[in-house]
Amino acid sequence: MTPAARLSAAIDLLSAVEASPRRPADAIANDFFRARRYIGGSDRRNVSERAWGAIRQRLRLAWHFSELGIQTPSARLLLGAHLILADGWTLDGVEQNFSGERFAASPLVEEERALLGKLAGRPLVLPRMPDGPRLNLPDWAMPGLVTRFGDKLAKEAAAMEEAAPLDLRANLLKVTREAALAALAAEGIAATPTPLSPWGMRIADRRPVSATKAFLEGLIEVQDEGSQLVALLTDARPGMRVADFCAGAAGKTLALAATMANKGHIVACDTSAARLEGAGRRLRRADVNNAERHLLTSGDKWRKRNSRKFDRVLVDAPCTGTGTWRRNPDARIRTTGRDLSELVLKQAAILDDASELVRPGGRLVYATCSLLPEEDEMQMAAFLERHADFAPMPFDELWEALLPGTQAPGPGPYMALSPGSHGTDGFFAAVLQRQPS
Ligand SMILES: C[S@@+](CC[C@H](N)C(=O)[O-])C[C@H]1O[C@@H](n2cnc3c(N)ncnc32)[C@H](O)[C@@H]1O
Repeated sequence: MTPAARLSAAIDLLSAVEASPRRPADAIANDFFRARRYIGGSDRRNVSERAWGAIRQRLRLAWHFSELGIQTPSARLLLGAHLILADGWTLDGVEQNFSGERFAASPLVEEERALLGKLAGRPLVLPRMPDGPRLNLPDWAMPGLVTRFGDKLAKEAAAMEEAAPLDLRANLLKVTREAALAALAAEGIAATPTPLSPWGMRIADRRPVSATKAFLEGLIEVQDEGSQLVALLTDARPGMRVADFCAGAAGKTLALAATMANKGHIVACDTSAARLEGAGRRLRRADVNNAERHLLTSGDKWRKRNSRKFDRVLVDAPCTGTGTWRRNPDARIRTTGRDLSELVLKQAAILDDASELVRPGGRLVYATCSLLPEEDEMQMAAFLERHADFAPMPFDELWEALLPGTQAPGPGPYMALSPGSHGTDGFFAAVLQRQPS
């Protein structure tokens, strides 16, 4: 493809993303390229990078256009503005590529030329920008993020803009971490142990691993270190009864089965049949044989039958995912303040349901990949108000027992990991104990 044709395809991809603001951009990109199989590997990478560049900077680009009186800029304008503001292109350079020739985007019309001309020579980030676009954070999340990070917000916001490394977990049911590192090295993949998780391995250059022998044989799983630490904190031991209440595709179930050495019983629950289906495949590949899957439905009697029967109940709740923005930059523009309010209510209802399963003296572990206190500490405070028979466990002691000699992440009784402070995705976890009867 010519450079102009690549740009034109990037505009088409960006248009598709703009047209479905609630759909994850990577799913849209997959469909886009599946329908255009004639776009080869390096063209595809180039087209993706151009479109993702504009998606990552969407909040800042919107601010520049709103200053010019444009509230809904087209994909052509967004991409042109990104070339000028982020990549330092001149207006002439943009015009040469919007040439109207075969496979190129049509020439700029007068209004487009005038708008892009006003942006030429400007930097992407200006001191007079309000905090939201300056830090590349949406307005609805600002109050929570300011509460969480205070004067460290700029540092955390910068970390959220960096590319995340690829973290793996060694499947201790099949292999030690050292042996998993050696298996990866034998396939030409250099990984290093993660700083905190005893099973974690990090690939700095994010080389994909899904086609490696180590992955196909179930020796490794892709899992952010923060997610591994949530599983570690659940402290599921051999012989226990454990419910992974929001198991999804079993990311944490797999790690729990490993800490339990495949002994005892895990019930991986979810309301999504499709996710539990994916969980089945992963459990088989990892040789997990102490886990069953349970689809939660309305009017389900399973919860009542299992009331107070579990030693550990993990609630890895649906959340805004603010802690994963470095991996999913489009989520900043896809999620809204209304989503946050709805999720807070949903999390409370899930916690009420799941807590019924905890036996006296057992533990309820609540986790999110959110950095917002509304979904984390405030959610816990409200739960503890409603359930006087639960109390937070002393977090520092718990941490020291699980990871002796390391610094517990989080000032209070809960784990609070963030990209800027811990190099992980943002994760929150609370370990609550039900009063022994
Ligand atoms: C953060 S994801 C779980 C990720 C998973 N634990 C992992 O580590 O891969 C949240 C999950 O909660 C599920 N969910 C949503 N509403 C639920 C409900 N009312 N009860 C149980 N699970 C629910 C979603 O389908 C989703 O799979």
